[in-house]
Amino acid sequence: MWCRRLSHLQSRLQDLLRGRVTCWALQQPNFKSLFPLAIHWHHTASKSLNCVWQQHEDHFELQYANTVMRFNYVWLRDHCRSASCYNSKTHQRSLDTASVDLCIQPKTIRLDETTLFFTWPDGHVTRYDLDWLVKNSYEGQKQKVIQPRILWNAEIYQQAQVPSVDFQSFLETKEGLKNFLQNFLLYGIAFVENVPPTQEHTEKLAERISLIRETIYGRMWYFTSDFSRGDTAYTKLALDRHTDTTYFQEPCGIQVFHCLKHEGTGGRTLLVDGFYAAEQVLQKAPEEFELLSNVPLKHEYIENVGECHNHMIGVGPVLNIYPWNKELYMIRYNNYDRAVINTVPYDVVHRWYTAHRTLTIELRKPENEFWVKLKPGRVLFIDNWRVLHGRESFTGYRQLCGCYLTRDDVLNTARLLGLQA
Ligand SMILES: C[N+](C)(C)CCCC[C@H](N)C(=O)O
Ligand SMILES: O=C(O)CCC(=O)C(=O)O
Ligand SMILES: [Fe+2]
Repeated sequence: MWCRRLSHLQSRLQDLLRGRVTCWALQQPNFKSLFPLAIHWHHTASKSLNCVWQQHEDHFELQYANTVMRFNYVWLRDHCRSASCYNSKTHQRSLDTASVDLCIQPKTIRLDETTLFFTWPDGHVTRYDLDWLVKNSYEGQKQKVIQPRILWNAEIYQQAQVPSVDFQSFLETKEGLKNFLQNFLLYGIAFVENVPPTQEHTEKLAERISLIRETIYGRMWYFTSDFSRGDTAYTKLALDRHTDTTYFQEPCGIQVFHCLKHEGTGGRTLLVDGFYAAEQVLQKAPEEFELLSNVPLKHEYIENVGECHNHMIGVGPVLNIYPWNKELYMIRYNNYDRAVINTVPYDVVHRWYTAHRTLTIELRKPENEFWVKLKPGRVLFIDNWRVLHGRESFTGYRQLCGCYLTRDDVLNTARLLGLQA
């Protein structure tokens, strides 16, 4: 049955049902189709509230705040926020979802002001505020992004004149930290200036926003071109753009770089916004974007140097998107560490290489490259799920220190400062 809340019309309900009254609602084009014969009307005090709902056999349909929403009844029972179903102190569900009849239907549905009341067959009452439902519905989420971002090429980034944050203000003020994180979330890179060029101070910075993610490279790492590890990073060679630790099931979320010393030439750092490049692929060849986001691949790290013995394998597509809103959240791109492709059927392999080429062409466009020379005192944070890094070959002695951060903890800090993350 359809129910419509029109406060000033309730007294004329009978007339209305007999078709004798015209009112503003009837002038709306689809109004008539909303009226099967058996109708339940409910009073509302608010005239401005424009809410229509219908109780279907297997779901509840709600139109409110310009959104058409459909709710499953098990879902509506499961998300009950009553004291016996949900602990509002711990924000945890107490209800045992497995005890809910999968064919449950409400006995009655009633709207009072802005609250919907569902009475279930056992008499239990669940209440939902209309705004809560809009905010938490699939249809509401679908229109939103989880993480607002500004995609960039070199020109966009340079024109934005994103300010760096000073070491002192980063460590000691909430504003400094918040500005830094806001820029980091928007652009996927951010700098802190005037940092004493030591590993200890770099560690302090990292700890201000996150837990440090310890990996096979250690907690804080410190590296030169001594080939102490079985990886090209530990040489003087150029490194093409890539994301790190693609061979982890969960690649490291953030990378921190601090160049402590360089006596020589070259060694500039290359940064490329992987999401900007992926967006170009989506515009130019959506089917290739889709392939890159659907085809899972392995990346692999095999090391047998000195005491270091490691074999890591990570599986996942190059582009990772949220299925409900198609938002990109992670790019895994490392041509050095990509393993043998044996997870892709013969007839898809060639199309995958074509799509990978399209993405690579975008990633390699000079206008998408942002080059920067890291210097002692200037610490760079990179979103390793979004921005690719690389480096120019170099001569001389070069010392880099840094660490990886756990993504969850960086986002946690950002949310606690009121940022959307
Ligand atoms: C940063 N640090 C020198 C510790 C690690 C280098 C890891 C390099 C690896 N090929 C990758 O891309 O994951
Ligand atoms: O040496 C550099 O600038 C970066 C090397 C690199 O890609 C890494 O350590 O992850
Ligand atoms: Fe790297």
